[in-house]
Amino acid sequence: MVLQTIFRAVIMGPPGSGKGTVSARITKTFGLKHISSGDLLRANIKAKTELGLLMKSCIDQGQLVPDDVMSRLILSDLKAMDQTSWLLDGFPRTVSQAEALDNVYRVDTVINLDVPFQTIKQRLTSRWTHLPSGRVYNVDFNPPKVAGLDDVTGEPLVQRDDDTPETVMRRLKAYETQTEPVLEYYRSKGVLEVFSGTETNKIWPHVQAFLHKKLPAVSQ
Ligand SMILES: Nc1nc2c(ncn2[C@@H]2O[C@H](COP(=O)(O)OP(=O)(O)O)[C@@H](O)[C@H]2O)c(=O)[nH]1
Ligand SMILES: Nc1ncnc2c1ncn2[C@@H]1O[C@H](COP(=O)(O)OP(=O)(O)O)[C@@H](O)[C@H]1O
Repeated sequence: MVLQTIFRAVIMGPPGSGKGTVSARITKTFGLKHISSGDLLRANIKAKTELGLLMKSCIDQGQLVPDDVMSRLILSDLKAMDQTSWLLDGFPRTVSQAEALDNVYRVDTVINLDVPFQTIKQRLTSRWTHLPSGRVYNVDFNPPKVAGLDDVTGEPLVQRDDDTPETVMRRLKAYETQTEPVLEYYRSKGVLEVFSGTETNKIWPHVQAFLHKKLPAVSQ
């Protein structure tokens, strides 16, 4: 698979809308590099970096980490990928972050997964995550081959500290007040593409067809 032009995309949607799940499919099908802000933060927490330790309480309380911290973290990662096509997942989450990104890169397309909150609440409390890779499973939707273990590495899966019902509610609130305005920001720039539904397997074919049109240079 060869990407002939640099393509820069963002995937948005409320917590639990399937961004990680759809990103894995996009990465596999289109070869974009997946950069997840949540995975980056959790890697910092696991490695007990100064930043990770400072941010953990914010994340566990379902609040967004400060814009300057987040923008610096992501933009420094992107710097090393100047000639790489990427898919940003979880960033930007505020208008200020979107502006910081805009100052450095032109975003070609923004995929928004529009999934109702009611659907999401059930999903997150039954999400199991392989922290080192960010792979996600779900008791009902995509259970691991062996209960409690990652399919690829056989390492243990965990439930995220912020996937408790109370914290999920706080994250949804933060999404409504801080992240929804980012959709308007991208809509006004003409790059927003909305995919509505309640099941990833029904949304995915539409995302795939859309990206096939957007990425004519991809040969498979
Ligand atoms: N029941 C159900 N669960 C899903 C579906 N799509 C994703 N999930 C699960 O829902 C949870 C949240 O998905 P994830 O991709 O992590 O969402 P993100 O928070 O937006 O990155 C995970 O446990 C997924 O395995 C779906 O269509 N149905
Ligand atoms: N761009 C961001 N800005 C601020 N905080 C962020 C950002 N990305 C991730 N976080 C923090 O990490 C947490 C987990 O993010 P993420 O893994 O993307 O979860 P989900 O998609 O399930 O909401 C967020 O609730 C927030 O505290």
